[in-house]
Amino acid sequence: MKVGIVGAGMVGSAAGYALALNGAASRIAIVDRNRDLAVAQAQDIAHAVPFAHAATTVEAGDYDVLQDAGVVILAAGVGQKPGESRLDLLARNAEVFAQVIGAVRAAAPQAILLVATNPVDVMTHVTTRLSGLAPGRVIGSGTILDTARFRSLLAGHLGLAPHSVHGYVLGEHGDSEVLAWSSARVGSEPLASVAAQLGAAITGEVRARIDDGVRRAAYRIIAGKSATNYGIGAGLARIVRAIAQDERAVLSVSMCTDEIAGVRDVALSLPRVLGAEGIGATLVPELNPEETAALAASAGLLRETADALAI
Ligand SMILES: NC(=O)C1=CN([C@@H]2O[C@H](COP(=O)(O)OP(=O)(O)OC[C@H]3O[C@@H](n4cnc5c(N)ncnc54)[C@H](O)[C@@H]3O)[C@@H](O)[C@H]2O)C=CC1
Ligand SMILES: CC(=O)C(=O)O
Repeated sequence: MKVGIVGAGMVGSAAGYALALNGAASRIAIVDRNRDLAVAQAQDIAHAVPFAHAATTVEAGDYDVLQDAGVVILAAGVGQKPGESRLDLLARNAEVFAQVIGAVRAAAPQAILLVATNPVDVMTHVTTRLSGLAPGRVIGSGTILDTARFRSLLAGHLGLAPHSVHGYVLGEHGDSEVLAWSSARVGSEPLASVAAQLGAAITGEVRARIDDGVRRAAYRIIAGKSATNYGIGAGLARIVRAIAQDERAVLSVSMCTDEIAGVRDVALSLPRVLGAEGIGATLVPELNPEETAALAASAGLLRETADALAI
């Protein structure tokens, strides 16, 4: 499958690199308003291909280079500076998408759109409206990254591989996100039972440390290197693989949702089934009352933010 990337900065280039390594794309086409940057990133990524499993071709150009793409990743726009939240970026990035989405749709009308630009949930809502596509064909990377951070930190505490730790982060990809502790499992066993067997109890202190590690990760990494890119690049490549290989994989991603926790018409992350047609189904998780209230608050915040943009 051909994959387009609009926005050749830290996130777009990391996604292209991860795609070249995971082999999910047969062709990668990169567009940026800074054409020289797009060309340079395409060349650099192409030079990784001889070390990868598949002979992916990588090119750059104007929007017409996206023709025949099955998925277009949207990573154009500004990122957070130290002290800014993701929601602070909305007005600037909504303006960028007002320029980008029409051009992408004209060049690749059949493509599924995969949004990375922040605030990713509201930008997913904006993209759904601007594109006119069905909600399941506009996917926000949402909490795929936060879920990876959650699993990684829990696995570190337990001394296990993150692949064996199952648990989702729900709601906003941002400050109001909800770590679904009550449904977290290791293998097929409840988290608390495994933690007790391993002598690594999930105390209040451990829970608070992991919550902070997930919720504040972006702020810490941005303070150290001005951006985050490798985690999200790998997450975007994982989503593309699920689509390209029609996997029906369950991943926590964002999409416009009719109703959740009493909030109507809001884009946010839940575990969703991903395959060739985009998002095929949503799995509404069982949550405890505290988590349900937190999800309602997160959804309400995102709905209010979308209201402010009149979407
Ligand atoms: N969803 C997630 O989990 C994550 C999202 N992000 C978000 O991804 C976005 C991109 O971040 P970075 O790559 O670090 O930024 P960056 O500044 O490195 O790259 C952004 C690129 O967008 C391009 N661009 C801006 N306006 C454009 C337009 N109208 N048309 C075409 N290209 C345009 C710029 O030339 C630049 O190359 C930010 O909004 C950031 O917050 C970042 C990390 C994780
Ligand atoms: C920047 C961002 O959204 C993240 O790393 O989570």
